[in-house]
Amino acid sequence: MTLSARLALSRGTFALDVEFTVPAGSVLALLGPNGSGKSTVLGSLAGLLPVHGADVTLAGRQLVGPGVDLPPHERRIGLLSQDALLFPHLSAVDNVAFAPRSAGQSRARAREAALRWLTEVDAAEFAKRRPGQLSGGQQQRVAIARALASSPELLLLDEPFAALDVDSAPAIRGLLRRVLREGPTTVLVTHDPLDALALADHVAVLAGGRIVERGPTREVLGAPRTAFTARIAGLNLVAGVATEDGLRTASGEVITGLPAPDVVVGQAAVAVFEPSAVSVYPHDGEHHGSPRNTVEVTVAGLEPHGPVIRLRVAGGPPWAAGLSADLTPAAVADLELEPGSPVTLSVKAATVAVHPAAD
Ligand SMILES: Nc1ncnc2c1ncn2[C@@H]1O[C@H](COP(=O)(O)OP(=O)(O)OP(=O)(O)O)[C@@H](O)[C@H]1O
Repeated sequence: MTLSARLALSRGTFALDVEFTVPAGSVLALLGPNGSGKSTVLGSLAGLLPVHGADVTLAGRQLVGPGVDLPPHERRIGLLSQDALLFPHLSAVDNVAFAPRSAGQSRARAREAALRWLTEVDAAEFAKRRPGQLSGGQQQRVAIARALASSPELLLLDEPFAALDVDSAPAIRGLLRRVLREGPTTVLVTHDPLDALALADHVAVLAGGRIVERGPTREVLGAPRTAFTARIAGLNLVAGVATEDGLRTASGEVITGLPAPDVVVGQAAVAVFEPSAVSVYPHDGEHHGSPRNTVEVTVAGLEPHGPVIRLRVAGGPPWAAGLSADLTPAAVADLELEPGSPVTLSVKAATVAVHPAAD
């Protein structure tokens, strides 16, 4: 079910011109600033926007090309947006059964398939409720089941967690991660680097209608090459293998943190923390108290970063390369920091989020 797309179109003064391939069964995250064209890409793939000079093939079928422009319902594409957009007058199970019914399945078989999908997304208990009787998170589960019940060859996810509260978003993210493992080829639009890290094999960063960075998710977000990616990724990220309470890096150091519920011990994981969560001490300084990760490094550089000074490190073990810490100008003065100063970095375990890395 490989997706191969070349899209060109204009919307007023905005021009989109992109080309990308999403290998069968994998997830591509589209990142980019507001107005960079992410939704336009999804709309073009779904057949909701006219495109010119475009060529889109999905699983070898031409969706758009010379003389071809399949209507949306013939593209075998599922779309999930930030709002669940369920039919308000239908129960959860009837919402999910709608797609198989439309595809010509009998009422009984469509209902059976719908119940299977509702079970898959842990929503079977809501089967008989209407959307108005469900929370936002529960509605989104039903919407995921509905999108998958249509057996799409391509799934388009448009900010699927944006409308959810902070309590339900991680559970839905975990759920999507699970269903996408065996799921269809997927294009995900998100503003959140954690979504990309948790779900996407590859990312493409859009700016002004063009792809400016692309590659495996961790490579792109771990080593940003544009200001946008550096800002959205504005995070320290250490890759390794999940342990009970954090992860172990390739060179054997242990990073202690707070594993997300879907982290599996022994599998690839990333520890993510803000530069502002990193405290800086002289080598012989005191840094006791709550559980912390500490590492001895050397100051590579100090540069203004908004109201704070961003310290970048050199030296230390391999995983510490490129870490950054934000300090107040007063702290930089008090510690007499300058390039070459030896320092100890300390990161409270409670500020380190450990997430599964994309498979
Ligand atoms: N109906 C329209 N007519 C003309 N221009 C449009 C229309 N819709 C969007 N645009 C323009 O197309 C460009 C890309 O918009 P798009 O919604 O794809 O960006 P986006 O990356 O999804 O942004 P956001 O993150 O804010 O959702 C923008 O410059 C926008 O102004």
